[in-house]
Amino acid sequence: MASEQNLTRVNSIIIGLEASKQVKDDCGKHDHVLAAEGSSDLNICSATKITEALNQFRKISGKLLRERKEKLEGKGKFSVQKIHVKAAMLLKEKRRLVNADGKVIGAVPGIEIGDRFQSRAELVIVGLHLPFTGGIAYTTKDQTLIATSVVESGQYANERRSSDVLFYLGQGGNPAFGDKKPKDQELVRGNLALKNNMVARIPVRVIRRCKTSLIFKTLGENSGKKSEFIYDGLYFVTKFWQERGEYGKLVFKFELNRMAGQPKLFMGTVGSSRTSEVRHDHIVLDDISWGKEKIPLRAVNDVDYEKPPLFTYITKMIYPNLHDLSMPRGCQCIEECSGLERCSCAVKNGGEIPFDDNGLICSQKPIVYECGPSCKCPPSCKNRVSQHGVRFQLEVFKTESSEWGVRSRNIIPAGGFVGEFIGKMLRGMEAKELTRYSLFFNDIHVNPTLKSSSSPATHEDGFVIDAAQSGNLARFINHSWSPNLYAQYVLYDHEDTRMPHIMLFAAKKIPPLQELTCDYSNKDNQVCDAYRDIHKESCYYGVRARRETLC
Ligand SMILES: C[S@@+](CC[C@H](N)C(=O)[O-])C[C@H]1O[C@@H](n2cnc3c(N)ncnc32)[C@H](O)[C@@H]1O
Repeated sequence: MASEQNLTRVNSIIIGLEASKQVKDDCGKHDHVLAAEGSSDLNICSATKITEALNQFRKISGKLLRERKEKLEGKGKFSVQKIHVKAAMLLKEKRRLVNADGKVIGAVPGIEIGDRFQSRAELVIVGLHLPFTGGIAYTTKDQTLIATSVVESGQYANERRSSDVLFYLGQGGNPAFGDKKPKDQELVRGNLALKNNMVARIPVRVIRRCKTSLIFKTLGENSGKKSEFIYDGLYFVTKFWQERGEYGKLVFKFELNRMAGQPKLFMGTVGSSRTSEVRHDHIVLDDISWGKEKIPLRAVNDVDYEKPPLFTYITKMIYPNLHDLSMPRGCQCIEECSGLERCSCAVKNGGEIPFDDNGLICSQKPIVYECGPSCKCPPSCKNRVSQHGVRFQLEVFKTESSEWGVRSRNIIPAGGFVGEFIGKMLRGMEAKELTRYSLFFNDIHVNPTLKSSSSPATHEDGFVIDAAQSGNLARFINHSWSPNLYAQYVLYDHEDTRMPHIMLFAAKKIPPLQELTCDYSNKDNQVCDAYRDIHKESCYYGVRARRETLC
């Protein structure tokens, strides 16, 4: 039985590696080649590029913002928008922008309806809408101007008739925006482009700005009400006309109708108000990590407004009775490690670095060996991914069943690192009671002696991570039979393979606000099944599932 399971797993790892190599090779191709080939990899590759570009942008603009604040020493004002533009330009120079020439008409590969962005600059970075300020983006196709996207910013007299119908105000002639005196709008530039879309029946992307009560502290900004930009999908221009605008001058109005068959965009209030309000998230706690994670992890409860139960938030495993953990011999690489050179960590990983340049895990292995504190390589080494803490805007939220769960406000690409299951590591014998926050593991991968054991093992044979009193965000992750996360055993700061770090990675691309789930059942593991039979509850946390897609 055990050897059959092993064989299946080995096969799936090999298949996974092959798939990963193929997708990686294809990612080197240009998007338009993949599109022409009708490749399903296009979205995976594009989503990866988008996440990478956004991460770079947030890093650069965060640094520029901090520098500017330090320079001003809290006195004087500065324009965040200008800093965003500067960061975007730096990325443009490095050719890291997606759809940089703005030629994509229709959906941008890798971006899905409901994807959220924190600023206008981020829309530029991901190629959704190229002008930093203008509402209508357009390009030239067969010598005709064609609109590619519009932003419904809430600043102008646009009107929502329903969630599917938008009356969009044309551009130009507005005294508040550059021109000194109001004047009639002309059928040129964006206005002409929208008319051409109507004639040629070419759809245009619509992005909606929404006020939220989100708290973005990641860039060192003050908390409070913010705007988000949400991709709403494709619309057809069905009508246009002229009317008198608020300054008494002629303006163009365009009727935009949402293309049928697209997923609905979830927004609470959609009305005629100038700025739509997204579903009101009732934030009950700004940061459940109390400043211990780099990004605040808020708790949202729209069900009964209660706070999550108290526990001690920790960011490192506690090993109370295990003093004999020895540090591994680290690699001697002076530069970044690579699978091609003689990096001892890469050798332990079968001669490869299991992460790609975007920090996405590329292969599923019994154990991944990351570089660690005893390695000579720099902290930025590509083989250190899961030891740097939370990277996505994760939040705890009250689910409909009134239990707490976890979700992300960002897209998480397949293979993205989500978090470690952290708690107190106990020998199984010491764990008198398993609670709903106990994870126990005793896997044949990491404990070969179990292979020969005839009786089903219990948690006492292995180790338990107890997150009841002290733990991190992962203690709130719920079970699903079709999970979007999987657990990968990782070693980097000790070499005891019996108690690896339990690192959770995205098994597939996860859209914003989708609940993050693991398969607790640990199908391959008799230990968990045996425990469930006794306790009639799948409340323990034996996490293992397979990757569906690879980076
Ligand atoms: C690790 S905790 C997850 C966080 C938990 N929901 C909470 O509110 O603290 C595990 C417990 O959550 C509950 N749970 C997890 N997945 C569930 C699911 N799919 N349906 C119902 N309850 C679930 C079970 O009670 C389980 O014992």
